[in-house]
Amino acid sequence: MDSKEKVEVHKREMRSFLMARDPSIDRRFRPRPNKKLRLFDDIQESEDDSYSEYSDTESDYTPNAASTATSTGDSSSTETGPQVFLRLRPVTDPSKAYTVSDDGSVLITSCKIDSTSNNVNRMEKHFSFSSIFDSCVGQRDIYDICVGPKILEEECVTIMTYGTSGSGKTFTLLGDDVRAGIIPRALENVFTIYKENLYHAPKLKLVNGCITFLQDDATLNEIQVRKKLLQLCPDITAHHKRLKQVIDGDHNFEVKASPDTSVMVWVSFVEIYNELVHDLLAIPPRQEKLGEVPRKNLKIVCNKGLVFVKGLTSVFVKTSEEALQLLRLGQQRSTYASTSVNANSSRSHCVFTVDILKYDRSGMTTQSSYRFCDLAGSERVINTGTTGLRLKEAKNINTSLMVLGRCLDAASTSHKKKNNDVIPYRDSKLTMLLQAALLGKEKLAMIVTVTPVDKYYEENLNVLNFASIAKNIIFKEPVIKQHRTSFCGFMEFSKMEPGDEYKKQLEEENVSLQLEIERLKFDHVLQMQLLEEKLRKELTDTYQEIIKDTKKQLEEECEKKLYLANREWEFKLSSQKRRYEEDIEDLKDEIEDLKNPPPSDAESVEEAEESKSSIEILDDD
Ligand SMILES: Nc1ncnc2c1ncn2[C@@H]1O[C@H](COP(=O)(O)OP(=O)(O)OP(=O)(O)O)[C@@H](O)[C@H]1O
Repeated sequence: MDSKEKVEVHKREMRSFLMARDPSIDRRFRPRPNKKLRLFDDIQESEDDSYSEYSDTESDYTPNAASTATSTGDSSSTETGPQVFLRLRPVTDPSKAYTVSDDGSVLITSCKIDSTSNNVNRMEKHFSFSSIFDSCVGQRDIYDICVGPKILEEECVTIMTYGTSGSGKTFTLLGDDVRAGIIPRALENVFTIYKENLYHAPKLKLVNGCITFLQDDATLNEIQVRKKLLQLCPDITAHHKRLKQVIDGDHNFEVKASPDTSVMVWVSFVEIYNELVHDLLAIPPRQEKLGEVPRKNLKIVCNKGLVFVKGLTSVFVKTSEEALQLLRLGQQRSTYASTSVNANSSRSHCVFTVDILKYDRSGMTTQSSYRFCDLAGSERVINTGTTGLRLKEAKNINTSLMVLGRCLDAASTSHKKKNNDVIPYRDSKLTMLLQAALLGKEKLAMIVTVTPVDKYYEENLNVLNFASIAKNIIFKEPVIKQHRTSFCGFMEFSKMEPGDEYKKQLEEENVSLQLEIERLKFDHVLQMQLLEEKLRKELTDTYQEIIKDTKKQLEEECEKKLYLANREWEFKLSSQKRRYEEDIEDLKDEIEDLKNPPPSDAESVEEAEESKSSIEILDDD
């Protein structure tokens, strides 16, 4: 770019309310306010005559051919904004539209094909990066440059991969069986650094964003959660062994022994799918059915500047293998689908967090968090012919990425306004979750992945513009979260010598005994339940028998009573009948008497005389 072009750039850079700023222009070429006298500007510029026009503030850049990884080798003290790296994916037929500047920090795009929709896109553009990795650069160099120094700095940092679908975001973070990605390397690095200081029990935990000392029952609960989840994880012993060999061969991580510090490592894994927040490490209610994990929508809460996902499972891990196992478990549960661009495309944004909590004997607790964010790929739904559920997913992905872009754009100007309210991080779940990094409270590093083929030229331009905005952000100094604690529980905790093997053994024994008690309690309750069930059955059977007998007896008694009552009634009936018959007879006699009345008195004397004489006759005989 010659001086004439520079003038043009200045002209183009006039800010307007109607035209958005072209983010591909390096911020050094933008008009600066002249109000404040910048004492060292002149000196720097005069010292640095050989400095590339396209490179940015990272001065000790190693001029290098584009075929190797080029690093600024800078430290956080020289950079106040996010670090933005570019990774070009290996392809069989790379486009000629992309070239890397000689010093390896600027990507020059110029479209010689007719596929672009407007003239602006056909113009030559320059995008500067902290480092550019071309397709030959392997996972080791990417880790060493982008992540390794941050792990050593022990700060809170968000590392995100951004790019079009299929450009290698997930590959950069996770890698494959032999080419370990950033996360497995970071885990190995973390567990090597703190090897001597790892505390064996979960005594400190981040609860609602605050470091909290756990009481014994809470510790036991955490041990059980960890046990349950690790049982659900796939067995990766062989895979981990292989990866470890590769990583150990690639790096020489150093142990950082500090005798007065105890370190606890926790991991969590969250997914944002269609603007819903899911816990990828939730314990399923029925362990045997892994596929049926309820997908609760969790809330992102911001309390006094601390951002956390309410109810998210955080798991205490003792080794890198355990952390990797949990990562694999979460991956199995996250949403993938086959699209026209990528056979195994992430349909959601996933954030894997490693929290390192340190306790110093002086009573100081410190937190360093590494958030690895695998953003879903931006997609051109019109070109890819996406429909149905995939279309809904793609729209949500594109919307949240657009909000992320707006937040970065706002962040790039907010330092001038000293007002964080202008950053619209509340507009999407992703930006809400990453707000600490977007507001400059934590460090931010972005690895932009690009598939350098003609087909994706316009999509790549969008990605590069986005990266360019991020590159121009200037943040205040990052904050290390640490505070003194006044919990008396820490006093006991602090008495423990990390090197005191005997105490450690006793502690472990104590924990295992308490676990045994828990197990026995559980068995006891189970046995009591079985016994109760048995007793209930026996009682039911006995009572049913009794009821049956009583019923039979009552029926017999009833029959008997009925029979007797019948007999009585029959008897009563017949005696009544007899009485009535006698009455009838009497009445008949009476009627007869009435019909034939008895003779008068004279007649009756006569008759009596007659009967007397007849009797006398009889007597003579
Ligand atoms: N640098 C690389 N070297 C070798 N293979 C790569 C590289 N980058 C990507 N790939 C391969 O390309 C394919 C797609 O990569 P990956 O799944 O990481 O894409 P992505 O950007 O995460 O896509 P999406 O957004 O759709 O999930 C994978 O098979 C991966 O192995």
